[in-house]
Amino acid sequence: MTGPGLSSTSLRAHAAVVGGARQLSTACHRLHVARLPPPLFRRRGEAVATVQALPPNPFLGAAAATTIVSQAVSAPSLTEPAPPVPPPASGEGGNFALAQRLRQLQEQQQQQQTQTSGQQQTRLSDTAAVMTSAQEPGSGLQSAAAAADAEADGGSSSGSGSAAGAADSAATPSFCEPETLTGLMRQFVERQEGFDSGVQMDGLLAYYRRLGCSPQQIQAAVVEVAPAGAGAGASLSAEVLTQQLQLAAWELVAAAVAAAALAAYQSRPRGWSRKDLLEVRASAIAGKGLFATASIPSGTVLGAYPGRLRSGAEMLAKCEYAPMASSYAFRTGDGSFLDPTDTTGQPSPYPTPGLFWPLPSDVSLCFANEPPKGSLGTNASVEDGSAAGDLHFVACRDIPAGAEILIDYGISYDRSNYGK
Ligand SMILES: C[S@@+](CC[C@H](N)C(=O)[O-])C[C@H]1O[C@@H](n2cnc3c(N)ncnc32)[C@H](O)[C@@H]1O
Repeated sequence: MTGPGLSSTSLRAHAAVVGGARQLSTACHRLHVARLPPPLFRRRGEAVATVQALPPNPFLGAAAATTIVSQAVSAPSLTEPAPPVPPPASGEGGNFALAQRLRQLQEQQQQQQTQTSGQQQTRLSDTAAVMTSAQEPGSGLQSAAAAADAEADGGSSSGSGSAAGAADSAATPSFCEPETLTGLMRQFVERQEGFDSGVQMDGLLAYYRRLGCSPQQIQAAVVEVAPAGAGAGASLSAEVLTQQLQLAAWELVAAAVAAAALAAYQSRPRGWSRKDLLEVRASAIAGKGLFATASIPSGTVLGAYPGRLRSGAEMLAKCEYAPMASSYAFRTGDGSFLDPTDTTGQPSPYPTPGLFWPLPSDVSLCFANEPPKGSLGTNASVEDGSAAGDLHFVACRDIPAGAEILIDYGISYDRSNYGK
């Protein structure tokens, strides 16, 4: 009946949806609909209406039991006045015929009142089996009817149509009692390999309703078969709604935190240096300088220039209130600036302004001076790194231990304060 690969039982599917689980996706729902079995409970000429009139899957949402019962109740009941039903055509089976047959059996049972409770249980079990076999292609409805006939001592159904009609107004069938109805439902659920569509459960519940079971009886059975907590009804709906809202709120918080973290990371202070080869100390050229603590071969990358990346406009704005920042800001290859200073314009491991960043940056390279007049020139070059904003200092010749690292600031650097 079901397509290949559909091996879960209806109970599992039912549990998933009743629990308000989210696992029941729209795509999954479409899958169920696409794999609808032939109509289970078929009255001639209205089979499609019986099944498809129900919502595709009323199990969505938390108050599953209530929803299920309300859907089941919405189906027309055979215990209520109904138009005469023509007998099935030759060769056409159907669960409606089976229902009719079962009512006849029920009537006989009530009239004779000779059957023991054990016999009743056998009948109920067979009813469930009938329900089960109705799911199998080819073997279903007619075989089920035959089984019911055999149970009823050989088909006294002919001519009993009026008696069946009378049974509609009789007392509630015994199999609607809580224990037996629950047992039937559980058997049906557990036997159905590939029974993973809520639509089928709709049909099952509507079927019991048609047979005369009350909404309360059906609800009780559904609650019994459903997973723990499913019977909480409306209160469960509120509970699940609250949980989902809390989850959504946490997701929003997580998204906001992630966005803030990403923004902070992108604006983080950069910069590092070979601390094993370099140190900052007083310079004879000007203020502090950067010095080699060991022999450095040509080509050695000494580090990356420190600072936060700022646009030209941002840098100009900062220099309005922190003019010294311009002495340390280094222009990158893409026209932005690396600014290693705080709001006073002095080098800082935590350059400001900027988003909070807990890790200090290494600002050693910003203390490199230029070669004074008459010196041998630079011993390190400034090169773009592989990543945006990376400016690498690279030894352009062998540097002896103790030598000051000297670079060229470029032609646009303001040197008007030199020597003052
Ligand atoms: C990036 S800072 C270098 C670190 C600086 N010496 C310090 O103590 O902060 C650049 C500043 O250093 C000074 N400086 C660097 N090289 C110099 C040189 N060859 N002659 C005079 N001053 C220099 C200038 O004041 C310049 O604006």
